[in-house]
Amino acid sequence: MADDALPEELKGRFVDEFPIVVEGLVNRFGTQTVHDNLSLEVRQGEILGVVGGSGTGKSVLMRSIIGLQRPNDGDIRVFGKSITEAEPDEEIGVRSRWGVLFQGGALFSTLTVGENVQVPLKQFYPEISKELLTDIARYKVMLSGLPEDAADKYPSELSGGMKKRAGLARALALDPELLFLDEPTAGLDPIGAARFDQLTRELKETLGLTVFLITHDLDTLYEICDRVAVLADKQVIAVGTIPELLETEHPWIQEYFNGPRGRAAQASQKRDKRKAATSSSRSMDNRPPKRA
Ligand SMILES: Nc1ncnc2c1ncn2[C@@H]1O[C@H](COP(=O)(O)OP(=O)(O)OP(=O)(O)O)[C@@H](O)[C@H]1O
Repeated sequence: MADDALPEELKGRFVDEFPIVVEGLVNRFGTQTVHDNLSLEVRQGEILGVVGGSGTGKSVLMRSIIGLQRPNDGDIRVFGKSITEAEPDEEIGVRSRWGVLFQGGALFSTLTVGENVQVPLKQFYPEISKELLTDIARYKVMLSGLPEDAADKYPSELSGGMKKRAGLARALALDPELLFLDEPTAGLDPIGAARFDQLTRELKETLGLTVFLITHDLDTLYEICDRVAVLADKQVIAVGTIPELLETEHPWIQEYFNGPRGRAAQASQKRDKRKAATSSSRSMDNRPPKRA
């Protein structure tokens, strides 16, 4: 629901509760319609997984929300500000409140990791001194789980997993409230992917982020997503927790979550939960007796 349609006293609350609101989105490329009347609300503080078959328009949706793709129709509001009405470069006070990790990291190859992280800082805060820029960039590099000396390396000197973390460091440069991640675990080995998931969850919790996460990775969905939005038939056909989605009868959803890979991810999550429960009950058993 657009904020404008709400009574005055509810507007602020709605914006606080749903930092991203997409209504009636239409995106076309020539004769191809990618989105047709697509709507979605992202809740404050959640990790929303966005899934759908290849070419269903997940990246186009993300690009529309961050103003890189001008939709043919519809309304997109971020923190209550209309992205669709704004000019691409217009200062509307929200662009510095989000960070984006594009597919593949999208780092500038001629800049070091530290310099890459400084790019958004220089853009939004040109007055910051060189020394402070260097310090902030190093802090963001470490926050993303990279060693401090990675700040001085060029993207070509990094592994695939390190590049993702460097892209994440740049996405975190401006202390964003919203984090957009486009297939962050694609191309990572399972251990690297699990570590990246863990990092995303920790950052979300410690920094209070709201995360819009496009993924094909079922383990990521099970492990860290609070809700999942499913794109199919040019729209968001369902949004909810995985158990809620499993109750819907849409064939794509059933095939996706109940296919062999979906069942494996489900089983692995159950195993992890059992392990966590066993180790926590063991650690309770090992507690020193309470003093009288
Ligand atoms: N700039 C563009 N010009 C023309 N067509 C485009 C453009 N950007 C995207 N498309 C088309 O829009 C459709 C959706 O693309 P998008 O990249 O959003 O898919 P996706 O769901 O993210 O796919 P994947 O899971 O494979 O990454 C595709 O058919 C794509 O070819």
